[in-house]
Amino acid sequence: MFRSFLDAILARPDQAAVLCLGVLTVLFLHSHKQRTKGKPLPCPKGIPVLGNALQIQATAPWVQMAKWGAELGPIFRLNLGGQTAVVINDYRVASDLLDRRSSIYSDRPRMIMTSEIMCGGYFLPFMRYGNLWRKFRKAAHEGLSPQVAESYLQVHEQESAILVEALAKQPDAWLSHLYRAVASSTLSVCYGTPPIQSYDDPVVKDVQEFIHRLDVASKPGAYLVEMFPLLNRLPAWLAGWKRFGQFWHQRDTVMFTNLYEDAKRKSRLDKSLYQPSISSLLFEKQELDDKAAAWTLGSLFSAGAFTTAAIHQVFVLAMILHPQVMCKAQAEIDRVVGKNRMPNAGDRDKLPYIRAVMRETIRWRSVGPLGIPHYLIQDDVYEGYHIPKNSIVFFNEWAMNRDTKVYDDPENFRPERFLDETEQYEVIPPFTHDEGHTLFGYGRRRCPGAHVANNTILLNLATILWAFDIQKARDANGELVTPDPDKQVDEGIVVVPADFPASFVIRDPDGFQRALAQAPQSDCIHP
Ligand code: HEM
Repeated sequence: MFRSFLDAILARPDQAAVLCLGVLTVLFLHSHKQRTKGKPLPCPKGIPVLGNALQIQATAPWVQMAKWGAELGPIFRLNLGGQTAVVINDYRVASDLLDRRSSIYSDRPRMIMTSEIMCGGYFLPFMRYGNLWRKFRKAAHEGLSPQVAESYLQVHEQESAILVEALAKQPDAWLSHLYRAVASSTLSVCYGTPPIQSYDDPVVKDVQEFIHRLDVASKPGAYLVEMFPLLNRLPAWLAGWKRFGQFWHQRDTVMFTNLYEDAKRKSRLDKSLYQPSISSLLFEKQELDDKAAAWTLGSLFSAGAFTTAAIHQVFVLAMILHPQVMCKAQAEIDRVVGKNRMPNAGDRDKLPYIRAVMRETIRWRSVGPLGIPHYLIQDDVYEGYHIPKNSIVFFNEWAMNRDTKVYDDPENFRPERFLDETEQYEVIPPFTHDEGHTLFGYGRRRCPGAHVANNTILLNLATILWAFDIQKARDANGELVTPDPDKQVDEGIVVVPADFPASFVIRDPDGFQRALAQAPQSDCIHP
């Protein structure tokens, strides 16, 4: 029978082609129906046309999204004047969609002013999902993989030693010392540079201003062109905002190119200056042209330095407010490391309580409460709900970190929640990438710098606790100042605690001097 069917097809190929086309159309329509069937996600009641657009609070929208989630469920939608935004408040749902269905959830929403004009489409965190992103991402991954991250440990150890020395000399300037240390080690990882001397280093200032410009420009409503993309067709001479964006794109390209060329020149001139870094890998591989290489490194440095530093700031806040946790952490360090040397990378596995303090710091006050939004490129159905193509997808890290199904008493700072009863073994909630949080995001867009960030943070936290008691500082009247943990400054994607004073008191001056004498040396001069 099969034979006669085949003969019939061979005899009339035109009819066979029509038949195949028909079958394919039916299959396509069926799969499309499968993907689009399902009920709409729940949505808070809005107003006609604008939907929920005017209901989104300008400050801390993640808190309001958590409240909506409590009424509507772990995943719901918002109508932002016709644009669908999906909000996920639950680790499991986020992982189901953003990790497991990463092939369709890994785009970014279009950002005309920031991504396309100010960055010329070259800023990796805002890039659309496609070939250019794949090239940049590959380079980032090669320079930041868990194995390669181990080759930067010496840089982190050296920076931790410089940090505590600076804190001992100028404890009042603790915040700029923290930011200097993190900026410096991120610069070394990216460009192979020696430690920078102060947080006022011109390179750091330029990159900080670049990030600030992006933050301001990406605030909702900052540029009408985001709502009315047709405006992008205006010539630059008629659109001041376009000239502004193009001007900064050129300036920032020059800035990132100079950094890249400088690293290239130095490593060629003097091999003794060579340090493992992402730039050295890029020179070796030659897979990216100079502009792409310069922007890849610039993207990595700007995405990594300030986020990592923000976590250190939360840590200082947590230690001031929870001295009993600090004492317990110091007892572990004294047991494992002793008084006469500083902690080093080899101690990481022997410090379960310090690792729990780090996780709890990240969970307790999320520095990236809404992460960077993803964008769905295909209709999807999840647990009976239809999620339309072209939805912007937010994961609400702030809400997930406070989910009472996962964490009891979430407002409390309690590192023990990440340990078993012996306090030797880790207990990590499911769907959190073995981290106990999902601060580094999801799927194919997950932060490529997570391993480097974890190493930097763990070594700095352990070294600071080894060296100092962190305490409340006194104000001008001699009164102890208790910082408010709920006062925060929203800097766009990153949220940091509002400024507060802190006091760093050396625990053991003799041991400190002995350890400093053995620490990896640098000729860094402190501010
Ligand atoms: C504690 C510090 C850090 C935090 C909280 C953080 C957080 C994030 C988050 C939430 C994302 C978006 C993930 C997603 O869309 O699902 C991201 C992306 C990214 N991060 Fe990090 N990050 C940190 C450190 C670093 C470091 C040290 C580097 C590099 C040296 C880095 C480079 C990047 C880059 C290039 C992206 C864009 C990836 C892409 O869009 O494909 N980050 N990061």
